[in-house]
Amino acid sequence: MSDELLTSVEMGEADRMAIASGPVAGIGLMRRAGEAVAAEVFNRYPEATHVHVLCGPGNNGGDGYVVARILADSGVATTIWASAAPRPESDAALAAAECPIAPRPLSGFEAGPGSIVVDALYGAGLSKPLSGDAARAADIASNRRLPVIAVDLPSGVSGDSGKVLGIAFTAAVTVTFARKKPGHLLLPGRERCGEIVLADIGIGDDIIARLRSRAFENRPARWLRDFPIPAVDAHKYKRGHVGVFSGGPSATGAARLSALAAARSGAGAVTVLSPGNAMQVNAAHLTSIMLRKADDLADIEEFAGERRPSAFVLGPGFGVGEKTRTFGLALLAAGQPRNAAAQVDGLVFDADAITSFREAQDVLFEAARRQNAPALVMTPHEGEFARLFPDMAGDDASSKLDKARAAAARANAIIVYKGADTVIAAPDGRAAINANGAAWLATAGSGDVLSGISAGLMAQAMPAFEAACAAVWIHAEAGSRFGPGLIAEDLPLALVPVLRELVEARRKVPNG
Ligand SMILES: NC(=O)C1=CN([C@@H]2O[C@H](COP(=O)(O)OP(=O)(O)OC[C@H]3O[C@@H](n4cnc5c(N)ncnc54)[C@H](O)[C@@H]3O)[C@@H](O)[C@H]2O)[C@@H](O)CC1
Ligand SMILES: Nc1ncnc2c1ncn2[C@@H]1O[C@H](COP(=O)(O)OP(=O)(O)O)[C@@H](O)[C@H]1O
Ligand SMILES: [K+]
Repeated sequence: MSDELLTSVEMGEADRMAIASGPVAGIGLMRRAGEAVAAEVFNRYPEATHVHVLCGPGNNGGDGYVVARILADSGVATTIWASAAPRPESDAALAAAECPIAPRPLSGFEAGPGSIVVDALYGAGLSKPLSGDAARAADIASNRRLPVIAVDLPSGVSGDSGKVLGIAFTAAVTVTFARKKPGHLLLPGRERCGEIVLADIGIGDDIIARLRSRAFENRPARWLRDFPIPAVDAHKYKRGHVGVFSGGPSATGAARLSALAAARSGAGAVTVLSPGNAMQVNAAHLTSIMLRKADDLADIEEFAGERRPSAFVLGPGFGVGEKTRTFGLALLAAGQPRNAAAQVDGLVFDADAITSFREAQDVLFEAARRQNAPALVMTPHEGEFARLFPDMAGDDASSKLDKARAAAARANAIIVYKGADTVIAAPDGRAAINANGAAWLATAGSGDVLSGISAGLMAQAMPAFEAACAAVWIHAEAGSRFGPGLIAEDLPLALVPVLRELVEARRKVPNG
């Protein structure tokens, strides 16, 4: 797997371990990095009239000198614009010494039509916003719409957080090394990277494994082994039973979307738990999904005792207030003696179930912490996240990845911090960044479908973190494949081809 995401510190560590453990010196890694970038220049811009390589003072600039040397050796018209000379005796100084082109000062940077830019100003070492000549160069590249190939990261983008520090380059292609960094996937960094090419520069998988990175890009390989396939002798209740709470008579649609998605995701049975006064409305719109009245805790207890549901969704369209808190806490107490819902594997709290605890966060977090509490997945969008974690939401210094992790640890829950760069985080520090979505998913009810998929997978005994990661990926994949015209009603059916491919892939997993 090459889906680990490395911080700048971890990447530096990988660099050191690779040099210490083998025949490759620092300059060797730099040469390979430069070669990989030059190959992209040749492949993608064979017609370029002129290549401008912008070199910074550190190793990112060092990679740039390697690129410039290779281009010049091949007869490409190449100019180097340097912001400062490399530190004496550094690898970058060696790379500059091997390059036959005399650098010109970055302050004079100019570029005509038909030329392209290789941005080797700052990569992992970016420590403050671009200023002066570097900022001016970024402006020129963007105003003249020059194609930019970024080395490691577009300069101005933080590799750790994806934040743009002031001004940044916008690349058509970014060539990064060994593994991606969080800033390649988190917004707005991801948008600045263009297409991302991952180049192997000889840092082995064994070295990456030693870093024990706990962040990765959300891709099926991470959770495919746990993806449920029904056993030959399955019956509907063996495939898991999901209960989805409905709101009142004028707010029932969200629960039905969620219920449909849970059913499509493979739960063998799904029941909409409806207030008595909304039974008629729900009944008129449900066919394979079952319906049951649930006005109070006694109703839930009776349902749980008789029908043994394995997962619940609470929140979509449910309403904000005391009743939501009471239901939520009762569900979380499901593993406790003498309580409500027998044994439940997983809970999904979304939308109103999150908002209802805005003034009572600790009560929720404590309930989730109790021994034997069912696994809890919470799926806040940005607004809901701020209601539950107001101090974290406003913290400009930390990234979305940091925030989701801190929130998961505090809440004792899997946090699915939604958006175009959804982050899924577990209390133990594991975290995944999702990048296969599309803005077509920004449509009312889309989040309800996500909750249903998560519950559907948990009901089939998929572990909560893996279930949440899978749900986010499947939802995003279905939505982006469907594309224009997508409304939430389309999503449950759009899951089908994605699920089919996953099942086929899962069957091929050895010893899976
Ligand atoms: N770590 C690795 O395994 C490898 C790293 N390589 C390259 O090395 C890069 C990292 O090198 P460095 O750690 O030298 O970092 P950079 O080259 O990104 O930055 C180095 C220097 O720039 C200064 N600086 C940062 N932001 C600035 C700003 N806005 N204005 C002015 N000065 C600023 C820093 O204080 C530091 O001295 C990677 O991005 C990659 O391109 C490659 O050579 C291949 C191997
Ligand atoms: N621009 C976007 N790109 C990709 N996915 C998006 C984008 N905007 C929203 N989404 C996804 O769509 C879903 C919207 O959920 P939510 O905000 O709860 O909407 P609703 O409450 O209307 O269902 C989330 O899964 C979110 O990650
Ligand atoms: K760069």
